[in-house]
Amino acid sequence: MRIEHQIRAFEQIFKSYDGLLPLHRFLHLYFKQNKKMGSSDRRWSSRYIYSFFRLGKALMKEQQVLRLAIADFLCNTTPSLVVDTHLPNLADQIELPLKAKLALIESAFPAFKLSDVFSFHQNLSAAVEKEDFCESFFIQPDLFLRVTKGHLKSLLADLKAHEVPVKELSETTLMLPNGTKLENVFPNQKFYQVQDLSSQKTGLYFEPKAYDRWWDCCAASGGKSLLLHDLEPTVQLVVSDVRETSLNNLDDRFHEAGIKKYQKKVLDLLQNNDQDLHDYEFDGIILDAPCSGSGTWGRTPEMLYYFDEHKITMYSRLQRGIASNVVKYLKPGKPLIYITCSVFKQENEEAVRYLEENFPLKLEKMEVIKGYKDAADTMFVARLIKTEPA
Ligand SMILES: C[S@@+](CC[C@H](N)C(=O)[O-])C[C@H]1O[C@@H](n2cnc3c(N)ncnc32)[C@H](O)[C@@H]1O
Repeated sequence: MRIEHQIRAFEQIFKSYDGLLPLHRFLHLYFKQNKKMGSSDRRWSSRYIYSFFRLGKALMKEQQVLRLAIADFLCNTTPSLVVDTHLPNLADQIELPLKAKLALIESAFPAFKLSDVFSFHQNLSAAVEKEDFCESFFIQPDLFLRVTKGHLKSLLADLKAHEVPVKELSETTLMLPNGTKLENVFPNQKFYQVQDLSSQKTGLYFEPKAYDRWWDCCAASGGKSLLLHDLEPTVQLVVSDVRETSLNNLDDRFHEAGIKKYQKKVLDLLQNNDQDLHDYEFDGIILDAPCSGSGTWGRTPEMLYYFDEHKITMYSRLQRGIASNVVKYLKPGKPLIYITCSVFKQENEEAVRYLEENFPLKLEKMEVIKGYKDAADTMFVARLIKTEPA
């Protein structure tokens, strides 16, 4: 009986969900509207629906409940009724490492292809190792903190007091299990930012100089600006975004970080903004472009199922459009830092080629930051230098 109840709950959620809202927000609303679901129902439904989407488009011809059992087997190391019932021969092997479990599934289901998990693989940037990348979807990424210099010890002490298993990656980076309730551990202090490991690594490309003037042109709530400020606190910052609400969050985060002097502008960078910007010249521009987010789908696996491939071209146009309106405000000899959280070549290396071919920019270095090897997001970063006028 309990298994039927669990499957019914999963099927109801799957039927009601259309991929438009992020799954975590949808589930929050769904559970609010379905108050009769107890905490155990909510826990199992969340585990099942997340595991189900992590299977992407693999074994699409199999029955849904069998696909759910396979997904749950691959994503978890603790028993479940769906695996016990629908994969009875494999159930006692659920604790095995992922690679061993994948081999078991491949031999039990010859139609299983790992590459079907991420069905957009023909669009991948060349540097991405397809097999490792596809495997990474069965493991939920971790939570990363960027710690203000000098505060690591006190943060570690608080985490240990709350028995949070924490890994020290560097003197400014901590790795915690996903879902850690930070507000319980640190009720009063903010000597850290939640920032993915790969996003932290993009900072290695900034190389700001003292008293430089920089523009974070797609700043949202300011993740990259805060990183830039920590690297060089004397940098004079201009931040902009098309969404005013994001910039309001930026104000709060800057306030908490003690940053008082900065200029903020609401700008649509697909338009001509000369009226606002005609006398501006920057020593560095961060273009953290709107993108497919395909490097972050380990956190939002519903996208493996619902993403429409045509959108890659849409994002690519948006990125090129924005770039063409910002390069003119960069001083010659200075860097444009182009960043995406995408694994698609069209948004990454091909965007860089477009920038080099159409603007006075020369590529200095670029990299796919392979978060899929570190239980983190995968990102792309390029540093292009504006050439002197002929
Ligand atoms: C990847 S997010 C930026 C994340 C941010 N830099 C951070 O580190 O948290 C891309 C941002 O581009 C903004 N954006 C999208 N279209 C835009 C446009 N036409 N003009 C300006 N900003 C735009 C979005 O509102 C979004 O906040």
